[in-house]
Amino acid sequence: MEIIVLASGSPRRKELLAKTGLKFSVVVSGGEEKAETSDPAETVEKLSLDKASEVADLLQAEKEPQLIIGADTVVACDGEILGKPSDREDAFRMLWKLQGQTHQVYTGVTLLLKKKHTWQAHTFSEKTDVQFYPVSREELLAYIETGEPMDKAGSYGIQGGFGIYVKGICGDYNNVVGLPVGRLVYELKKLGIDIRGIKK
Ligand SMILES: Cc1cn([C@H]2C[C@H](O)[C@@H](COP(=O)(O)OP(=O)(O)OP(=O)(O)O)O2)c(=O)[nH]c1=O
Repeated sequence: MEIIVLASGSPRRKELLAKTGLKFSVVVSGGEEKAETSDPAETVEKLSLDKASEVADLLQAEKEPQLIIGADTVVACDGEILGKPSDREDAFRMLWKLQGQTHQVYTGVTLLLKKKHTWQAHTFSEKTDVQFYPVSREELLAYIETGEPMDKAGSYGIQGGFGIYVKGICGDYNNVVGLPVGRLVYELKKLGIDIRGIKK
């Protein structure tokens, strides 16, 4: 067990956190994702806290870790919060809504820091605007056929096959892919943690 644990099964988050050069272990929280709010920022912040806290409970007997990182991503469009699709029809419904429009991607992050044997939570969220060109029914169906939408918020991967329909983006690209690493490093700095001091 490393002193840093990423509480996420997302391969994208693992890749993005690895860019910092930090060494970390991955422990996945298996719990149900539920947030009783219609505000996307509040939603992802709460879910990121739930994921990090669940992993803290799982690892309570371990001396390490000292820092647990949880994250959650949703898409917000016209007042609706879009998570992962339940099936292909749901994926089509989401993509049909998103094509030709601008929507927001929110990722919430919780840093759980161990201070004198108790966990202190530091939670924040980041928003990125994404605009898509109009996309036809046939193009959407062909994309859904690839299976790529099924494990992604809003049913698309900007880093994958749906990237060809992006007209513009305002904000952090990494935030759309699932982890705003720039903000994460900045927030750690604000907490007095310089990643250069803990890389090895
Ligand atoms: C919008 C968008 C989302 N996504 C992904 C990021 C997240 O992995 C996923 C949203 O689901 P999440 O529930 O945030 O995360 P997860 O289930 O993949 O992993 P875990 O709960 O274990 O942390 O959608 C992309 O990869 N590309 C995109 O363009």
